[in-house]
Amino acid sequence: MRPILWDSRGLRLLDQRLLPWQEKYLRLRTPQEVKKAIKDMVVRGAPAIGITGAIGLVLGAEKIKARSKRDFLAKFRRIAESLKKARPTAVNLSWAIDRLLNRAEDLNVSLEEVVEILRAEALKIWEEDIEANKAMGRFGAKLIPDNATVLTHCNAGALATGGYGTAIGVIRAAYEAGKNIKVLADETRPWLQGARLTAWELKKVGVPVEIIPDVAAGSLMAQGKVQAIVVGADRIAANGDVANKIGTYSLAVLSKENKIPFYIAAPLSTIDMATSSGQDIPIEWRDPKEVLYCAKKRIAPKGVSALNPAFDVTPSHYISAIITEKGVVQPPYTESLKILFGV
Ligand SMILES: CSC[C@H]1O[C@H](OP(=O)(O)O)[C@H](O)[C@@H]1O
Repeated sequence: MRPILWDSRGLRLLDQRLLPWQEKYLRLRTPQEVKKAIKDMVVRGAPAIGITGAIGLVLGAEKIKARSKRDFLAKFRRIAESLKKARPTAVNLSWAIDRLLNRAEDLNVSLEEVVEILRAEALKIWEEDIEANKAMGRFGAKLIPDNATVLTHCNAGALATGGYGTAIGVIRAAYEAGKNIKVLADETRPWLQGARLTAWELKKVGVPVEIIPDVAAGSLMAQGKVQAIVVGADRIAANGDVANKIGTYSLAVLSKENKIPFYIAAPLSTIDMATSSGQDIPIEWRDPKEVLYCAKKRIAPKGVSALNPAFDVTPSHYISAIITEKGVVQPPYTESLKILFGV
């Protein structure tokens, strides 16, 4: 399951809007096409859009005609700032783009060399993400009890990352370690990442999975049918508050009520120490049509609109632990994240 392909044939993205019905790759040639693909959720998931944004920036750098390094950097920065605007909540997009911006600015090399170095940096971001996913899997799998039913929300799998998964990476690692687990996947209205993407991924790797309506999660927890919850993240603030797919906050409150451990799995590239708390995380509001239509059919009466916040914020006191590639981070998060980042 590779959401992103980048080779001599250029950049191709698995069009996640068509899954599970059709596996089709779209070819993209310019940063403008990449920005639109991220905004339209051809590719989605915090690390995956960070990696794709970085590649889009390299595609732009390859086409810059510059009279000098200064001229190159001015044009490069404009492309970078435009790409950052594709989607506001996942910090990985700006993190990856800033990493290439910083790399370009600290280089005293020829223009030909700088593009090659940026290409290598984008690949490094991608490779690091896959390694981080697998490390998170190793650490997180230890938290999943044998014979557990694990609930997850949205899709934080190979399709949302460099190619293995954060929350789904923990689930895969627990399964591959021989634990007899099964998964309940929230369908995750309105975009249905759980029903369409998580179920598709877990079926492919053989992990037993059942889809549930988002609204069924609470009563299943109350009936003792869930032993752990693991979800991804789009941005983690310095105090441990977490922005993730809409519906995560409700799950977190219900997990506390039912005394079920609630884990976040996310790489360090999703932790934003410059954002002090969840109230400062920008939340993306998407087109109400995503709520009003399902499978291209209008499900609501004409003249009735909808609200479509794509993310919500879970306060850190609902979070049992944050699983990262450097280990499992325990509360109090303000202190433990400072230690993790050495600040
Ligand atoms: C591993 S990050 C996955 C994260 O991104 C998803 O949002 P979207 O599908 O809108 O990009 C969701 O919040 C997942 O937890």
